[in-house]
Amino acid sequence: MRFAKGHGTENDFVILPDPEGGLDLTASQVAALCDRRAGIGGDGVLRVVRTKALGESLPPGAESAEGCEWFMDYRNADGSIAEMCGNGVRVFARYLVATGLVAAGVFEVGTRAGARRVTVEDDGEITVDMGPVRFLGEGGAVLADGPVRGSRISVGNPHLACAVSRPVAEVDLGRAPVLDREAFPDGANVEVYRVLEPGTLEMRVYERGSAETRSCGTGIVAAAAAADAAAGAGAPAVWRVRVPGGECVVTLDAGDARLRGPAVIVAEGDVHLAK
Ligand SMILES: N[C@@H](CCC[C@H](N)C(=O)O)C(=O)O
Repeated sequence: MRFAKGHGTENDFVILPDPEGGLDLTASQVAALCDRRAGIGGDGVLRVVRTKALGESLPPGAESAEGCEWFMDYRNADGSIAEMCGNGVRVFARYLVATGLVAAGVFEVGTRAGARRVTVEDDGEITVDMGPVRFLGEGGAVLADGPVRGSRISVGNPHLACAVSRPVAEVDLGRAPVLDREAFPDGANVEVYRVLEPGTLEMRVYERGSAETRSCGTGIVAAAAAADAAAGAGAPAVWRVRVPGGECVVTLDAGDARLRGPAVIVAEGDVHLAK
C-alpha cells in the first residue's frame, strides 16, 4: 500500500491514500503503522478518501462534510477514531495539494466534525477555519504530579485546557491523566498552558489515544480560547502558541477560531499493512 508521512509542528501522521474507499482499516493496523519501532511511526493516521466513497454515514453534526470532495478519516495512534484533528487537516491539505488532487488556494476538507475550510497561504503555511469553540464549564484531571483544573472545551473533539503557573516543561505528562468519566464520557485531550505575555502562551498536551505529542492543533485552539477568556475585556484575540514542536497562531473571532502554521510532507513509499 502506498503511504506518505507528514507533520504539522511535529504532530506526525501516516497518510494512506484510499480515494475509492476500498480499505477497511482496522484499529490494530493503525496501531501497527503508528508504532515508532515496528512501524512507520506517527501520532495518528490520515486516510485520504473521497467523501462519496465513504462506507459509513457521517455522524450527526457532520452533514456539512457531505459536499466536500475529500474526507479526512482520522485515527489516533491506538486505532481509536476522533472527530477532528487540527494539525491533521493542515497536513491533509498539504498532501492534497502536493499530489495535485486539489489546486492550492482555498478549499474544504470533510471531517467527522463537519467541513473545514483550508487556505494555503502565500508563504506556504496552512490556515484552517476550525469552526466554533464551545465552552462546557470547568473540569479537572489528575496528572502524574498532581491535580489540575481548567476549562472543558469542544473544538469538535473534547479538551480540558488548564492554566499552570510554572513552566510547562516542568509538568509531568508521563502518564495518562485521570479524568472524571461523568464530565468526560468520551475521554479528553488535556492541555497545560502558561501565558508568557498577552497574546503568547506555551502549551503541552496529552492526547486521547496518542499520549503526549509535540503539538495538537485542536488543543492549541482550546488553550488559546481558554487564555483569551481568562484575559477578559481587551483580550488579544490573536495568540501565538508555542509547543514542543514549533509554533502556531490562533485567531479568535466571534466564537470561531482559525489555526495557522506549517505543514510538510517528509516521505512517501510502500508499506505492508498488518493482517
Ligand atoms: N493532534 C490532533 C488531535 C487528534 C485527535 C485527538 N487525539 C482526540 O482523540 O480527540 C490535533 O492536531 O488536533
